Amino acid sequence: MVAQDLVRFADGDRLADAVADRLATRLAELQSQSPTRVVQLALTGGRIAASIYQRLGARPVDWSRVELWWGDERWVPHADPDRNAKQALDALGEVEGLAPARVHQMPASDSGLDLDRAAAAYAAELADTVFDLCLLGLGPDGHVASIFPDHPSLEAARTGTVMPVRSSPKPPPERISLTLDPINRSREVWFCVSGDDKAEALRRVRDGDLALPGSAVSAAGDTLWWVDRAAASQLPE
Ligand SMILES: O=C1O[C@H](COP(=O)(O)O)[C@@H](O)[C@H](O)[C@H]1O
Repeated sequence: MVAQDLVRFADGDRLADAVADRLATRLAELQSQSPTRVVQLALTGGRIAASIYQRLGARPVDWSRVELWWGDERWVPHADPDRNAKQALDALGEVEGLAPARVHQMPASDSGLDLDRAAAAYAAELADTVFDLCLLGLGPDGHVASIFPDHPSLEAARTGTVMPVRSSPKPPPERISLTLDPINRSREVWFCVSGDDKAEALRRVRDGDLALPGSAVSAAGDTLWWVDRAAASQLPE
């Protein structure tokens, strides 16, 4: 059975603590399926995600059997503090056992590739990988990854696996994003949503408002929502 579940927390800190705990447990559960099981984990950018990663880095996780991917990336140089991969890896810290070859960052703007080739290169790297778990944030406008409402990225996200994004309404204007296909093929999607600026978007997505990209997301298995009280303020009790 496919579950749509929402769990509320008092605030972002409690949400980040709980999701880091739950994530560490889930990674271990999946790894326990076989001695060679490697978990495919897609990371999101965003503020609450960084708090979760910081806590996750301090939890006991067998990082030698985790493969990291990203849902989207800002088209900036590799050392730019705005880069989602840099924020995530800095927040995780020096975790033991995580092999560089298992860290699949999207190309950076100083990679030597242009934006189109960078997206195509990531699509080739991703190939037919299925994420065991895909973490997503939700923007105040209802965007997920770099799929934005009232923007060509929403239509473009209906084909292919990885796409270049231009004229993003949120800076920086150029980005790379997964499309809906690899997100929705994920065995589990976990939305992590914190803050009152997300309240309207969260209500509309939960109501199924198709104008918002978040409403187009539905995992092959469970789609779970981890939200704080401020983000949930427009949801029924
Ligand atoms: O720019 C982005 O923003 C969204 C939401 O971030 P938040 O700080 O408002 O939670 C994030 O999900 C996405 O990965 C990122 O590129």
